[in-house]
Amino acid sequence: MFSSMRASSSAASMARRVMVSSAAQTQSCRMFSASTIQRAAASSTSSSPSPKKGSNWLTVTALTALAATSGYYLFSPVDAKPVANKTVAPSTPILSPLKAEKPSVPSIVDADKKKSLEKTTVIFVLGGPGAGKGTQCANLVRDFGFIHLSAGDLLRAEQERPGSQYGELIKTYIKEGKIVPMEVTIALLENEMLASGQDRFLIDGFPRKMDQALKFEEAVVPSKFTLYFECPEEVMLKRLMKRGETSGRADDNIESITKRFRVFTQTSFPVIEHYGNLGKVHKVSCVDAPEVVYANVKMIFNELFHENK
Ligand SMILES: Nc1ncnc2c1ncn2[C@@H]1O[C@H](COP(=O)(O)OP(=O)(O)OP(=O)(O)O)[C@@H](O)[C@H]1O
Ligand SMILES: O=c1ccn([C@@H]2O[C@H](COP(=O)(O)O)[C@@H](O)[C@H]2O)c(=O)[nH]1
Repeated sequence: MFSSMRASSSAASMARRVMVSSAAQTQSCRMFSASTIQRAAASSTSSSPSPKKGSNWLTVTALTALAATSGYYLFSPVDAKPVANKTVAPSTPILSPLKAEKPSVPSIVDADKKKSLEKTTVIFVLGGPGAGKGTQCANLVRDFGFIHLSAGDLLRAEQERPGSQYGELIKTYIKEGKIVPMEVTIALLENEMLASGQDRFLIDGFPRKMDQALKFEEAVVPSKFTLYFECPEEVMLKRLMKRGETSGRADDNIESITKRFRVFTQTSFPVIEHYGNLGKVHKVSCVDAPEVVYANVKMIFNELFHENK
């Protein structure tokens, strides 16, 4: 059960300042071995009930088998099409098989990717389900020119993309409130970042797990800071149930919400604590009306980016 007391007390100890990361971008070869994908699939399912032998499990198995036979994968930015500040699913498979002779030798594509993401600013926007992350991101897009990438939206779009080999897997994970294997999510995010040609991103609802945070920062780009929207569970529950009346989301119902709260407390909140310990978290209470919340968010961004369009 999500403990807002735990969230509050831990978060209270988080430093409120931002450390602008001067760490060199340690882009490494972006190829994932069969064992990496296998481990990811295993760890993603290990904290949850074993997947039933159905399309979900078959898809994980297929992904693993494909990795085993072709050796490595390179995340491909092909055909991802950003439309204004919205994201749409790439129209080609997100994991392209690549015959790599030696995984330790970065490809030309890796070098190009590294260069194009060199000056990129990434802000992780985290908080419990229904805290209001998407609502506040829309304000920041309008006022500060960020590109908003919601990991959940990208996964839902990929789920709907005709011919997606991950559609069924994503569907099951979302309904169960479980965390989709990070290879899929990171590929979707990276594709969108590269295809946008922009350099300022709000990454909403990701990373949801420590290994995702570490892998993204190593393979894509380090985050500048995390914007954490703190909200008590009962407030989030009310908002999600209300949203569920019209959202059409398969996880805006009491069963899925309960599971999502549990995953947030047990698995995702430690990511916020991790960045808090590094002094890289800005916490904003999300309890008040949206405009009041945004006034606080805006103050932070005005200070950090010295601009107010
Ligand atoms: N400060 C607020 N006060 C009241 N309602 C809000 C507030 N912020 C957002 N909402 C409403 O609560 C619901 C959830 O907001 P939103 O979709 O922005 O949350 P989220 O954190 O992005 O959710 P999720 O994690 O499920 O994607 C929406 O219906 C939104 O209109
Ligand atoms: O990085 C991510 C983001 C999301 N998911 C899955 O999607 C749902 C919905 O996410 P929202 O942020 O609420 O839109 C989430 O419960 C996960 O099942 C994910 O796996 N990884």
